[in-house]
Amino acid sequence: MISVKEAKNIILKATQNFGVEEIPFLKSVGRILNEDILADRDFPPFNRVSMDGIAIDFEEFSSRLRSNRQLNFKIEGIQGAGSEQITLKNSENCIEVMTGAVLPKNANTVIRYEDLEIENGFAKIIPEGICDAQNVHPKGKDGKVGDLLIKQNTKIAAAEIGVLATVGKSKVKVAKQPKILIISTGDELVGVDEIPLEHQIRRSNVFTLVSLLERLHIPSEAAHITDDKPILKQKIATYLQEYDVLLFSGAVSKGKFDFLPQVFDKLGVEKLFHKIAQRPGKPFFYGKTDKCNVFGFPGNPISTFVNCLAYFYPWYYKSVGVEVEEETAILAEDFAFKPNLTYFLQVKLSYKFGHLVATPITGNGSGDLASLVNADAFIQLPNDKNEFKSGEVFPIIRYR
Ligand SMILES: Nc1nc2c(c(=O)[nH]1)N[C@H]1C(S)=C(S)[C@@H](COP(=O)(O)OP(=O)(O)OC[C@H]3O[C@@H](n4cnc5c(N)ncnc54)[C@H](O)[C@@H]3O)O[C@H]1N2
Ligand code: MOO
Ligand SMILES: [Mg+2]
Repeated sequence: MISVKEAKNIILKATQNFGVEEIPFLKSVGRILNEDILADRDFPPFNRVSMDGIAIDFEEFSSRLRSNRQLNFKIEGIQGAGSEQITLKNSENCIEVMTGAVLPKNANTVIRYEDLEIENGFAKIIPEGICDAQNVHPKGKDGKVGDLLIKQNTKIAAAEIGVLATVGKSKVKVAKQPKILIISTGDELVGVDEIPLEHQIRRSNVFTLVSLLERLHIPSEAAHITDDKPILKQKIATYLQEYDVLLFSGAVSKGKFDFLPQVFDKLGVEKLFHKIAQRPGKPFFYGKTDKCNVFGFPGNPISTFVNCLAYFYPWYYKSVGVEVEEETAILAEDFAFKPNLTYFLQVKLSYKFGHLVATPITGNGSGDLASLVNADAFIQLPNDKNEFKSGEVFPIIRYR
């Protein structure tokens, strides 16, 4: 049996690049960018008027102010957003300008309508607090053409979509997603729409796995195989050829019908480990062939759930080039756990005085899938201690 740390190292060494694809930018939310996004022009691309009002030559305004002359400026024209730049022909005049317009040539300062009185084609400036170059957002102030706006390997979200649109990237290169099949095993499992007999239960792990993959924007397919060795062998042989990743739930422990480890062995899946010193999720199997990565999650629902988060997620993120920072939280209550195993304890997260705090949620072991609903995360308690004190800080894995 290996430690959680060793298991994670093995998994992170076995990551795989699935290549790159180009997709419409609006379909890219949640995907991992596979190119740098550069500014295709200056930001803003022209001296942008940032208030509705008039544009003037500040020099003219301040010389009139100094010599106590009237501050009436004849309106020469109008410059709206989206029209070509016009020119202030006479510096004694002004041009009406709208937010988003190009600042007219020969003008350098914008006075808001609120600071004007307009009458008979003249704008009279109320002189309080007017400064040179005010209300102009200068060309290139936010970024220059060629500047790096979004780094490769960024996870695309709404903020990135706006930038992609602005620079005209209607198609964007992203890391290709692995092709994944989720397989449940077990004679006791029936479909969601079926009424289980006394000795049966409905399949649930496949659907939690589908949803955990959806969080990563990975589409997946699902299959079910009964505890029948020849059928398992025949079907898995095909799946190993067709998919990049197989996520199994169940049939990896010590039971008479836990056939998967033997079947994997027969089919040439190289075992990288089987069993981790942790609870829940101890009998986890991980192996691979040249083409396919095989995650054999233990069947108890919380075991499948936590192992997907603790091992498949980091494997995926590393495979597509994303660095994920470890998150920690403060344990809110004393907690004791005797076995010499890393314990993934379910916790409810909250903030206390600005610090993230984790309150233990006690369920009834790894079969108690309903208890997942009452928690937000797992806190990872190390195996080198039995007593964990309120106020101590440990890594967490969130699922909300
Ligand atoms: N003698 C031992 N028995 C067990 C050990 C052990 O070390 N020695 N380990 C226990 C631990 S820990 C776990 S976890 C389970 C793992 O079992 P398997 O991976 O072999 O899974 P199954 O036997 O197929 O099922 C276990 C449990 O989970 C339910 N299950 C399975 N698949 C689904 C699904 N898709 N949806 C909902 N529920 C599912 C299944 O009905 C069983 O109740 O083994 C312990 N035993
Ligand atoms: O690892 Mo098992 O998940 O403790 O029930
Ligand atoms: Mg079993």
